[in-house]
Amino acid sequence: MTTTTMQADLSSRVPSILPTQQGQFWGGQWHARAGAQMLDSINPSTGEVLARVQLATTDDVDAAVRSAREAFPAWAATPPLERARRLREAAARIRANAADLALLDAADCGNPVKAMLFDAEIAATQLEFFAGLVLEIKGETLPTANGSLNYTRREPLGVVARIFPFNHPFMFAAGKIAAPLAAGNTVVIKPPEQAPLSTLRLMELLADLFPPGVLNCVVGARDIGAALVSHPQVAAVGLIGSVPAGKAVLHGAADTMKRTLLELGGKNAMVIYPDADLERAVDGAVRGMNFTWCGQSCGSTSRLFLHESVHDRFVEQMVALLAQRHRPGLATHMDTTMGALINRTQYERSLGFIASAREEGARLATGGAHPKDAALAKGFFIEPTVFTGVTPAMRLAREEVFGPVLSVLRWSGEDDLYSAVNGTELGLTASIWTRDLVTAHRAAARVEAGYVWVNDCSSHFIGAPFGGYKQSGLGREESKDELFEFTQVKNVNVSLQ
Ligand SMILES: NC(=O)C1=CN([C@@H]2O[C@H](COP(=O)(O)OP(=O)(O)OC[C@H]3O[C@@H](n4cnc5c(N)ncnc54)[C@H](O)[C@@H]3O)[C@@H](O)[C@H]2O)C=CC1
Ligand SMILES: O=Cc1ccc(S(=O)(=O)O)cc1
Repeated sequence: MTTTTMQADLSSRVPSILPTQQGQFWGGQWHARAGAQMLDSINPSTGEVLARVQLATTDDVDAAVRSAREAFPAWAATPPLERARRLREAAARIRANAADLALLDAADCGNPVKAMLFDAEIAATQLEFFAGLVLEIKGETLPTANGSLNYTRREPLGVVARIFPFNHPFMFAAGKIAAPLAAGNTVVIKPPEQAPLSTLRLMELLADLFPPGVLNCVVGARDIGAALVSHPQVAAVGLIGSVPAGKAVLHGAADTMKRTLLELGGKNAMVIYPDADLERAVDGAVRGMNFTWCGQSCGSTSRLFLHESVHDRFVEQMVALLAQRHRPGLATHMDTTMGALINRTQYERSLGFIASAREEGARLATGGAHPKDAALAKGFFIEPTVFTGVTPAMRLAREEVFGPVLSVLRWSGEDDLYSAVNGTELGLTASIWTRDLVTAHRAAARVEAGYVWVNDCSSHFIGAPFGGYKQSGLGREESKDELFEFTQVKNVNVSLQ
């Protein structure tokens, strides 16, 4: 290894930034169990065990929920601006530790360290955003026939469970506590079993910031998630995850009639019209796939619909840009622009999609295999992959890969285009590229998706409601809507006679 690469690869620093606490966090304390079942957290870039953490039991879930329930009345009664102050302090602590948190996530989830710096910043911004909204948790007065005073109050729900996936572990851990806590709920979070370390570090950083029981964490897989969902003292569940997990949460929440907020998968379309600014659109097609995190993003525009008049030129330019911009590398290396898939299962799943696309007659334009670089041999790497000649009936066009595989579909008429674009049960994001304003608004109205970009892609805008149509989810996040998801409305009528 040369001196330059040694300096740029930060892997030697990782052991010094691992969380030091073991066990679950509730009631303001760590609870380690002798003989607890352990979870190996694997570094996706190397396939090696990075750390071993204790798995929660259902008794831990029960204890964490009970402590959250006990802490609820006092937290709900805490003055809103005091709740906001603590959320802002959480944001400040995150910013002060951003570089280490980004490196920890890179080592644990395989996304490039440089990109993960944005995740820490986004989480801090979300905490500040919801801190700024606490005085918006207000009601209205209504006119009545008899002149009584009729008003509404927005009250917190109680204990909120937040369950999230591995693609942005820290951003979700820190960002998704903000809305429920701001609204006066207490929270139990469950990090992804594939990458739990940055959440444990977050708990260490915030352990003394909230009163005991306000913020709690249990580590485990879907059984622990399911135990949270069915717990009678959990009032609401916010899940970010797959469609099957969303359905399981709906079933599990039914018995106790819990509020659910579901941010699920996507098989999102990008549509290129013949009049699009091709250079910008090519850049957009590459960005929209989020190759940086191997396409592992619910918002990835993984179905690219190219008008036949621009198809060949577009593909040629996009493949060239992709080769220039994204080459898989160690996630802990500062120069890396594309990391590793989270684990062997997801790696093999993506390779399975690549094999089925070939079998179904799609043409491989680039990628399709593990990179040849010997330093990457043991990691879960796949080259950025593009298939052309994909048709709506192919498995690759229908199912979410959650991997670095882009499908290119050719279109000529708008009616057929939108029946293909909307011919899926998912509807999270969509991206439209045209210079014509009328076309742009017509297309935005026609796509069945909850978050639409025109001449843009990928970006999230704090304050703008993010969420899915159809089976991509229920409810909206990253906005006032997310705050209100964790409140309930009470109407009060005061007789003035
Ligand atoms: N809409 C959005 O904002 C986002 C959605 N996702 C979706 O997440 C998925 C990728 O993550 P995966 O790990 O494959 O998802 P997953 O659904 O298997 O797991 C996500 C989380 O849910 C938990 N979980 C799984 N089954 C559960 C159950 N029955 N009850 C309670 N908890 C359960 C897991 O332990 C994990 O913490 C993709 O489908 C992706 O589109 C990812 C990022 C953002
Ligand atoms: O800004 C919030 C944000 C950014 C990215 C994603 S994902 O990559 O689509 O999961 C989610 C939220």
